[in-house]
Amino acid sequence: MSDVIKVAVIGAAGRMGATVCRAVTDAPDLDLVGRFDVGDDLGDLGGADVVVEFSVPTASLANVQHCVGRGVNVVVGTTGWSEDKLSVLRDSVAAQPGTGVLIAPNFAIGAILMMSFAQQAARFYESVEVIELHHPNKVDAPSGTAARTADLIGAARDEAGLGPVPDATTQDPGGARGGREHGIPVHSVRLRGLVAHQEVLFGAVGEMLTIRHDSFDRSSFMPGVLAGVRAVGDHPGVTVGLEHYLGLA
Ligand SMILES: NC(=O)C1=CN([C@@H]2O[C@H](COP(=O)(O)OP(=O)(O)OC[C@H]3O[C@@H](n4cnc5c(N)ncnc54)[C@H](OP(=O)(O)O)[C@@H]3O)[C@@H](O)[C@H]2O)C=CC1
Ligand SMILES: O=C(O)C1=N[C@H](C(=O)O)C[C@H](O)C1
Repeated sequence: MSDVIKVAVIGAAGRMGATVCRAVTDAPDLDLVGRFDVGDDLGDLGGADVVVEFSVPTASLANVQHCVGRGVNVVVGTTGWSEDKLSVLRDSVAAQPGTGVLIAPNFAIGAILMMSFAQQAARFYESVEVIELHHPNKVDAPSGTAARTADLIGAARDEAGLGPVPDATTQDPGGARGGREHGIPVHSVRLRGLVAHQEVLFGAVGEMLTIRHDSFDRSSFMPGVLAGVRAVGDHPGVTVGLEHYLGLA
């Protein structure tokens, strides 16, 4: 029994939190020792070795800092991690050497590969747009995955010396051209029936490349979450992106 990892979940009553609780309960090497949601006293986190955090962007930093302050490793799926928030978190983690925090914009293996492929393709195409499509109960737009994808593409374009994407639009009173992340147009669709989907469209003269990923069910995120839980103790400090645990970055 000494190899069993004790896990607590914050945001346990939510769509992702409830799915994680089931996945942890079903895993023979993991023991679910705590379920916390809004209004609960996090206290000693039920004695957890690792906390999984899927709450809301406005609450995540404080929740993660509570864990880090107690030297407990954290696997974070909640979105909204701006550079400012990451910087605050890095300072907190530096004060607790040996503690690991993994922040993953998306735990689905196909989504991680999609971002990696898009990063690879970016330097070859003059045009690129990101379209993310999600269930209508999602509170944030664009998705964390879309923001991360656009950042990776934007950085690859900068490195390759590509200029802005070509776009002659001068009239767009309703915002039909979408938002911009790192200079990359990003469009957010919210539609009943969807879970989590994204297309990255690359265009060059006479050709187009489409990279698409679909999560049809939240079970698609669980292998990545559990891989994070098992590995976070071996990765002290703050890591952004599960790809760093999978040898993909
Ligand atoms: N990284 C990934 O692979 C994935 C990330 N996500 C992200 O995970 C987050 C959660 O998504 P989802 O499960 O769909 O959302 P839900 O709204 O279903 O779940 C969030 C839960 O957190 C609770 N909550 C609110 N405030 C707090 C707080 N201060 N402390 C603890 N719990 C709190 C909510 O309670 P209440 O409803 O009462 O406010 C709710 O039960 C989002 O940011 C989403 O984008 C989602 C899927 C995959
Ligand atoms: O809210 C969701 O559902 C999801 N959130 C994450 C995001 O914003 O990228 C990951 C996935 O897309 C599902």
